[in-house]
Amino acid sequence: MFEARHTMATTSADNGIPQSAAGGPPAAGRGGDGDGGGEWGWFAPAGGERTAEQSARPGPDVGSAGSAGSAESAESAEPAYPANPGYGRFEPSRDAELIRRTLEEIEPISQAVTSYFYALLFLQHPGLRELFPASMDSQRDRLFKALLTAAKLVDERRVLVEFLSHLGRGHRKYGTRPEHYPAVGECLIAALTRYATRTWSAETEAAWVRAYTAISQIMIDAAAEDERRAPAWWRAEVVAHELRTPDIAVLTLRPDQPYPFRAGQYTSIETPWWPKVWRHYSLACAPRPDGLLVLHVKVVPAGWVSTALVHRARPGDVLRLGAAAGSMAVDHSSDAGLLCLGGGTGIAPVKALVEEVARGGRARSVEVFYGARAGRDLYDLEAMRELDRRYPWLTVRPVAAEGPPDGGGLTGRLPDVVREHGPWQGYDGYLSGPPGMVRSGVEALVAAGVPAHRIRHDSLDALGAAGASRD
Ligand SMILES: NC(=O)C1=CN([C@@H]2O[C@H](COP(=O)(O)OP(=O)(O)OC[C@H]3O[C@@H](n4cnc5c(N)ncnc54)[C@H](O)[C@@H]3O)[C@@H](O)[C@H]2O)C=CC1
Repeated sequence: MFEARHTMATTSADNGIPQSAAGGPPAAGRGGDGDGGGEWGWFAPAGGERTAEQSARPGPDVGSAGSAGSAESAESAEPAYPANPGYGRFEPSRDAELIRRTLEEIEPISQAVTSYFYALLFLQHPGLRELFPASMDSQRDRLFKALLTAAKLVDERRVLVEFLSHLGRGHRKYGTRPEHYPAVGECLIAALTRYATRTWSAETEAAWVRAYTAISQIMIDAAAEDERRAPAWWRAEVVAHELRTPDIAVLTLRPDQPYPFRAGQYTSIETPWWPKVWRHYSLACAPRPDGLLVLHVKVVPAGWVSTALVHRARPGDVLRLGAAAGSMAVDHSSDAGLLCLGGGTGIAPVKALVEEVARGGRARSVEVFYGARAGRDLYDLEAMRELDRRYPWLTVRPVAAEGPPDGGGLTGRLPDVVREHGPWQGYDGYLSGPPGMVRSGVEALVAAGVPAHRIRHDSLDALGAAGASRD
């Protein structure tokens, strides 16, 4: 039914998924380590967003970093869907309608559909099981989310291609090969045939086959193109590990080969203790001459990877890194000041942005609001204050919800405090932190005069829907 081709397609140069700063669909930026927001794999073994339900029960934590789509996505040409000789060209509007009907029908029974899909996949293709982590807990729901996302986007070619290209590149670290896609497609169709009995028809099946063929081809092409210029993963040795609070550690890593990224992006990490379980973490530094990388990791309750990184990892341990992603990067085409909100460990990518501006040599005003619940939770405040003293263009304001931090600062919730210090016309907004903070922070910035299209953050979709935690 499905064939895997190896062709090159036009792909975006951006690693992130475009998603609007105002929280729209991946049309303007996404965030979410989420490995995704992170990554919403069709059959991605790990990483990716975690549902609220998953967050509430013991299981792997999910990094949140989806990179938010910024308005900076650099795609110029409209990529075309690949033609499929067997089923004709994908017909977005009609096919989208049929696909949406199927999705509506299976939404209430998505758990059953997902379970059936995986049972069939591993029964018919046992060799694929080894691509997945031992526990499939974190995998549940992710397929359905990916389906929903792709289905919602079938009429938006540019966004869909960008989303899927990112997904295809991200799947390289899982060991996904082109020949795996037809197996997944066949089991997907089999699961839909079984459960979407009310809406299923020959026409609907043909629409799904066309859609899946197009989707998988875009992912395969993006992976093939990426393979020519980057490894599927990097090994990185922990060279320093500093416990800053009982549940937050700062790790310094040395990759085994140059690791390309931009300040504000995130990486995905697999530890030796939880094979095939990948989580997203924002990088807390700009690219450095010595090639070292810095991460800030906070333990997520019952989070496997975050607990291992904070309480188990030691210098000498070797982690695996996926490619950097995310588009919460400094917009160098703008002369505007940077207004940065970093909540909790969300200060990590903000610090990276400050370092990049410092190295850029072009003085731009940078205003950082660094928030936490209590002053003692501002684990990186001394370092941020040191940057404030060094750079005249930088102002760092510590903010604690429960009372002013030691050494001076502001009291309140981060978005409220920032709004009170406005107006902020003439600034670009950069936000990083818990989904609720990002959401109300965007509202506060817009109310304080920052145009919505000048605001960047990781995907609200991913951060919110997934209850994502980057840590
Ligand atoms: N790129 C990104 O967006 C990144 C996001 N994160 C996320 O940041 C979070 C950090 O967690 P913690 O350190 O425990 O932060 P936290 O829960 O201590 O909150 C940090 C700040 O956000 C504010 N805040 C929290 N919830 C809010 C809400 N609903 N509305 C308005 N303000 C709110 C708090 O007042 C505080 O100032 C994690 O969820 C992590 O996944 C971490 C790194 C990067």
